[in-house]
Amino acid sequence: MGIVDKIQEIEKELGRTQKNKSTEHHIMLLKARLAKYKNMLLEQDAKKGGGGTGEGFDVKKKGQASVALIGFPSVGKSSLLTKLSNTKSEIASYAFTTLTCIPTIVDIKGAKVQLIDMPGIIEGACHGKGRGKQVISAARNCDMVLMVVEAGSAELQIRLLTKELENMGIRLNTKKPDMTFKRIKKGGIKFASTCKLTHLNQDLAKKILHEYRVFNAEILVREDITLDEFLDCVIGDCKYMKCAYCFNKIDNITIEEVDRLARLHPYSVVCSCHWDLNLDRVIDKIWEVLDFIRIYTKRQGRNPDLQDAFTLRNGSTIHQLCTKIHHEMASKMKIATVWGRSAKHQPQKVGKNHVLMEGDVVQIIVNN
Ligand SMILES: Nc1nc2c(ncn2[C@@H]2O[C@H](COP(=O)(O)OP(=O)(O)OP(=O)(O)O)[C@@H](O)[C@H]2O)c(=O)[nH]1
Ligand SMILES: [K+]
Ligand SMILES: [Mg+2]
Repeated sequence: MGIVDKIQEIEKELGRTQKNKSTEHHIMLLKARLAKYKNMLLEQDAKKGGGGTGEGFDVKKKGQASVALIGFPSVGKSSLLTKLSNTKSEIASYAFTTLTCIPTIVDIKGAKVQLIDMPGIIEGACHGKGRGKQVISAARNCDMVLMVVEAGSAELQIRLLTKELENMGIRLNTKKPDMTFKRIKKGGIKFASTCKLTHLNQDLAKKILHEYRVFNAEILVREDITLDEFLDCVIGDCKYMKCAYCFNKIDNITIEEVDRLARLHPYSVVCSCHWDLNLDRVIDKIWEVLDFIRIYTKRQGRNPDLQDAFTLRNGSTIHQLCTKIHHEMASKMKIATVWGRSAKHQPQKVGKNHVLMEGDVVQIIVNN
């Protein structure tokens, strides 16, 4: 029996098994086994070269961030890219019009952001259907996903696509579970937690790890993680990505439905490429989800340079700004002066660990 068959069999059994107190343990072990086989499948493909990038999928990263447009065929990914940028990506009513990755650069609030149009993916993509695997691998290299779905069947499409991405180790809009997992040479499984755990205990952790043939490891869990999160850490190959949901073709649905979809998720945005409706909001949403801040710099005795901003992730420090300016700047810096929202008084003298905020102006003073 092949790995795919085994996966299907376990999935079937999971579907058959009723969830209750007495089957809880069994379900958890089945899930552990399932994750193991899925991981084996990915490794197998990676060896064959099927999991990596392929012809037309090697996109050179450009700009400060990259956004992967992911969706089923003919939902309007290429239409959207064409509307949002100067790049023309082929548009047609038949599925699989786009067969390679089409990158373009758009200017968002002064930052260069790379949008990548991708071929449509279909159910079973993660098992190698269509070019789904290559598409998802290419998406993994991006900074965020823009999931494009048809407004008429939004929830179903989101559910199916999320599952395809999950099967390829991509976790959307969730943060990395707070636990450490370290393999050691001997000593057995050492399990500790800093809080009350309601899904996991030492005994269960041991059993799961034995499934993976891990007999010696140190585990420290710092939050009440679920079994799935535990497995993600053990497999260790998950990518945690932000995702915005774009509901296209709202010209096909009622205004009540539009209103409902717009509120479905904090990262939702509704639009219509045909009616040119709300397209600027799609750009705003990408910016919001990327969570960037713009920082301006100033030379001594001069006005700040408000034309050219440095784009950094929210929460970045002076140190990170320095490395953006010049590779030696961080080591040369003596002190920095900050004007703006992050400064306690105007201006404030700060060190490298000072956390910046949107719109700050910074002057770096270097050692001579
Ligand atoms: N009604 C309506 N149709 C749209 C809208 N946007 C795109 N379409 C149509 O949907 C069809 C598919 O558009 P594409 O942009 O090729 O879709 P795609 O997602 O890139 O498709 P693939 O590359 O095949 O995966 C075309 O006939 C478009 O004209 C929209 O807002 N409303
Ligand atoms: K199409
Ligand atoms: Mg297309």
